[in-house]
Amino acid sequence: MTLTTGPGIPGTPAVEVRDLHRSYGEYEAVRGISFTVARGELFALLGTNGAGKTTTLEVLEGYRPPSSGTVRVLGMDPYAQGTLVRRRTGVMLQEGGFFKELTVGETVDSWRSFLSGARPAAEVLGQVGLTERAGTRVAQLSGGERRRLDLALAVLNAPELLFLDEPTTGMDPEARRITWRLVQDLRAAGTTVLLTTHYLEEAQQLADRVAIMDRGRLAAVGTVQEVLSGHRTRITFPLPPGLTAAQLPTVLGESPVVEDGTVVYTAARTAPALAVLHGWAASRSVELDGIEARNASLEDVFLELAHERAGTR
Ligand SMILES: Nc1ncnc2c1ncn2[C@@H]1O[C@H](COP(=O)(O)OP(=O)(O)OP(=O)(O)O)[C@@H](O)[C@H]1O
Repeated sequence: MTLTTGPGIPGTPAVEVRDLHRSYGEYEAVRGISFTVARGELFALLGTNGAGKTTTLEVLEGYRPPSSGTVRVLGMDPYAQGTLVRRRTGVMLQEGGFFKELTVGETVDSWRSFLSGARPAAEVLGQVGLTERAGTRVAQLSGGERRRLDLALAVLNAPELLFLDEPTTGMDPEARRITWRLVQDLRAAGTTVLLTTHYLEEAQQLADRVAIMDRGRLAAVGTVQEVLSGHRTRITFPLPPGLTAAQLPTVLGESPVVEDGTVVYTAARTAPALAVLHGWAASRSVELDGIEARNASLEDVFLELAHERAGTR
């Protein structure tokens, strides 16, 4: 019997991380993180510079053992069972080690020779939009094209689980779109994808769930919506002429802050807050010109983390 697994369906998760710690000498880069990635899920690991994302990925890829805690990849220990794990996973590192004198086609062919059951070179190059560059030397590729070659090599063995470390760094918007489409196609075909990125829009576009790392710990895990819930909408408008901050109303129990002539309310419930403000303005014949309500974004969550960090320095 074949067991089907996927998000929400019971089965061995593609990735399980339990209380992972990883140190470099005295310095603890990863400080006790836990999360799971379900089969078929696209999971994005986000974080500030030096948060520990690459270290976490390297432990999952079997390049480093945990200092403590456990990780399981497709139910296996990636450090102890590296060969078995690598057969079923694909890895796109931040810096691919290419022979720059080989052409794109020769590079793919040489990698194919190490793999049993590798996909045809033409198929993979077509998938990443590099067909036209097959005869070009790697040294002559742009940074974005090199990333796509990295990606081609990572999917050569038709992996069940794909690790992508900052897959679109250095790509122009067109190349980024090609990569997003490819990642979405792979996911639609059932591949589990764990990626790290600095582009919050990338996570928002692609990921079923995200985890935000900060200084070796997980600050949040969940769908983008879950991560943003609890972060309030910002309602702003220029302070109307002739009014002082003290004359502004409280809205659903919240007093405003006035920053550089802009009134800022943060609201848990947007529509009722706007209704209160408009009612107050109408009763006083005040015009709320330029009023804007903006939902919290992942960027706001990052700014809050940076703010907290500055406060704990
Ligand atoms: N080989 C190493 N030896 C010593 N310290 C290291 C090593 N690799 C990483 N670190 C340190 O561990 C911390 C986490 O690094 P890591 O590369 O995992 O972060 P990251 O979240 O991937 O960062 P970035 O977004 O900048 O790539 C950093 O402070 C880094 O300087």
